[in-house]
Amino acid sequence: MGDLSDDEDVPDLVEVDVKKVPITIITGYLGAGKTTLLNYVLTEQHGKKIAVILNEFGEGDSIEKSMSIGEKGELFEEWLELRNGCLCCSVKDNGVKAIEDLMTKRGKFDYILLETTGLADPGPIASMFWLDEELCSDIYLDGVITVVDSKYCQKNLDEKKPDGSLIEAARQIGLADVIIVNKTDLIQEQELRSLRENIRTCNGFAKMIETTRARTNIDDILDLHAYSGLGSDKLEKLFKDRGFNEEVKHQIDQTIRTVTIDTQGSMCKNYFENFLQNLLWEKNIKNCKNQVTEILRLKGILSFDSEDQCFVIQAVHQTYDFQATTTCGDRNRINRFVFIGRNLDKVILEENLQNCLVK
Ligand SMILES: Nc1nc2c(ncn2[C@@H]2O[C@H](COP(=O)(O)OP(=O)(O)OP(=O)(O)O)[C@@H](O)[C@H]2O)c(=O)[nH]1
Ligand SMILES: [Zn+2]
Repeated sequence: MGDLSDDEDVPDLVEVDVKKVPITIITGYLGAGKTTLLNYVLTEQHGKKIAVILNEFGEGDSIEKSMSIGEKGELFEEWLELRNGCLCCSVKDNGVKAIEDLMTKRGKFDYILLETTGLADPGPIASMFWLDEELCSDIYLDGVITVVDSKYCQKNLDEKKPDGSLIEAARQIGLADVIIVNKTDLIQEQELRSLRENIRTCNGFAKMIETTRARTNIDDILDLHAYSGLGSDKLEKLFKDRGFNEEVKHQIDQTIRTVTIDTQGSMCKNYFENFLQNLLWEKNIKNCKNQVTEILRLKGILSFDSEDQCFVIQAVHQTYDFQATTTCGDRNRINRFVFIGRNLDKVILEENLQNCLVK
């Protein structure tokens, strides 16, 4: 930022206490228990004024959905009072602006929960709400919760699309910050164990919670700061806690995987951004079988040669962002990354990252 101290005409900036409102995206396959989770959160005592928004982005069953939440079959084009002073609405003109307008009309909420349709790809929705600080939005993305139907999840994951693209159920799991494995009452322990393992292989980093009727500790799902306040400490802890094994070097099956990579040294910011853009935008990073690497989510801590402090990198869908961290001093310029996606070739990703290091 330039130095403006000589300029007499620059007015003092007034500090305004604008408290941003967190938004949590609730996604999950058809009938997994998203609305059940919403209703549960709304009936719990949490002292928050929560707005519930039903996302109609992915056309289809929106009318049904609106009815399911109202219990009486009302359609919510407009706001409707729920228990605990919470409000509900369905946003047709889906988008940040629409929600901000509604807040202007109805006063601010403490929290926003957005239920996507079961067939939605949460990637674009998440990146839409994950706004740059500079955009001065009233809301920020807190995290993505994916509700999974224990009984049908495996079957959904095994499905294949004719064009070979990723099925939504898999995208939803790959993108999650919290995975609620719901309806555990419907399956045997053995089945649950194997589902648990399979989900872990797809997404090695999300918090996993097993529930019936989506009953869970509210603190485990709200106020996660999975996108904004994620400091390097928290990420480090995550790397330590999740000691999952991933011998897969060249991955050639079509499922989603989590791959972690460590490199040592200082990264050149330009090279690294170039790599990110190739990976996320140009999609020209491939695995050893020449299949395009698809990234659903990426997190990491890294050091740039131009900066003393470390940076946290976050990406979802095609959006990425760096945040400077304050805690870094003693670290030996270690860069650690977690990639969640498909056709992740650890060897190739490692090579690309090595090439970003300043020699
Ligand atoms: N047995 C059992 N049924 C459940 C559980 N949780 C939810 N259900 C039932 O599953 C059905 C679907 O639940 P919803 O909460 O409407 O699922 P949803 O994900 O919102 O569904 P869509 O919005 O249609 O995609 C309802 O009949 C729920 O009562 C559970 O833990 N066990
Ligand atoms: Zn629903």
